[in-house]
Amino acid sequence: MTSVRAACIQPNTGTDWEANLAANRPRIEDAAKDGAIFVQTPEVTNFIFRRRRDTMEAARLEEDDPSLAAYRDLAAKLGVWLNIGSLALKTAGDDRLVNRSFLIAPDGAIANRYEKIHMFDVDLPSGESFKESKAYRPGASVNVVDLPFGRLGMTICYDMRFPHLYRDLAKAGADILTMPSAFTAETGKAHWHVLLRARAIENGCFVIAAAQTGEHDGGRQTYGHSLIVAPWGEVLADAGEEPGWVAADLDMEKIEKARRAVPSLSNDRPYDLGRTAATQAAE
Ligand SMILES: O=C(O)CNC(=O)[C@H](CS)NC(=O)CCC(=O)C(=O)O
Repeated sequence: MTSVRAACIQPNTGTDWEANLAANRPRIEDAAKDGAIFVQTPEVTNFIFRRRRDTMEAARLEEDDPSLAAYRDLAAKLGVWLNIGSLALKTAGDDRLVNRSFLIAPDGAIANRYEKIHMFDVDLPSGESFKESKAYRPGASVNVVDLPFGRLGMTICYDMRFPHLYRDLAKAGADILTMPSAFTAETGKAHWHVLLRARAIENGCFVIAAAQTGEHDGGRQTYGHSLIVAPWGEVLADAGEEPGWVAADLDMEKIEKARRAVPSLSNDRPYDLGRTAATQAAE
């Protein structure tokens, strides 16, 4: 049985990248001490500002981002796979930022990158509004990456509302789907657990979703509840609302078991949209 201990780091990220790093370092060290070999931080691990202008000012190019360099050193020191859920980064040739996720290998090398595809451009019932695409250039590609214990599909936050993305990753052989997030408290209450459990169940995959929690700069509230979900839908870990970390053992055989019990991935079929069966019969 291949069992993999995975952890989610749950911070209350502020505006100071150094303070954010200092808060996360002992959590990552403790998770590694606890046996985790895959550790994930949430979306925008480097800093969270309410005002777009401040985020744009603080962001650096990937090669100049001091927190990325520090997390690479930490991964190498601890010998863990470290998934930095995302960093807000400048990018050459565009005024906008990128919301980019990193997979750092146990030797500190960058093993994979992903840029958030779906932009959170919404006006919430509470009156709060987000226009992520004003600050960020959306990504346009996704991949799977092979780790010693399984195949990983990396996404970010709002992506979780687009189920076809995960179906594509599962068809490409993904075993583990990652959805590091900075979910709003309002939408989190209504949708967080059900969306993450649905993505796990419908694809027969583990879901790992580290989340931001608490009140951030300018009063923005995130939902917390970093979650690790098994392919049959059980919640293996839920970090609640306090900053901290959680871990769970992923028994990789559960993937095959869930897919054997309900083979919806392989029962998937093509169909015509817009023609009724009766219309087809008359043709
Ligand atoms: O703005 C930044 O600094 C980084 N980006 C985020 O925090 C993003 C866009 S505002 N948050 C989400 O996608 C929340 C999605 C969500 O809450 C939902 O789908 O309900």
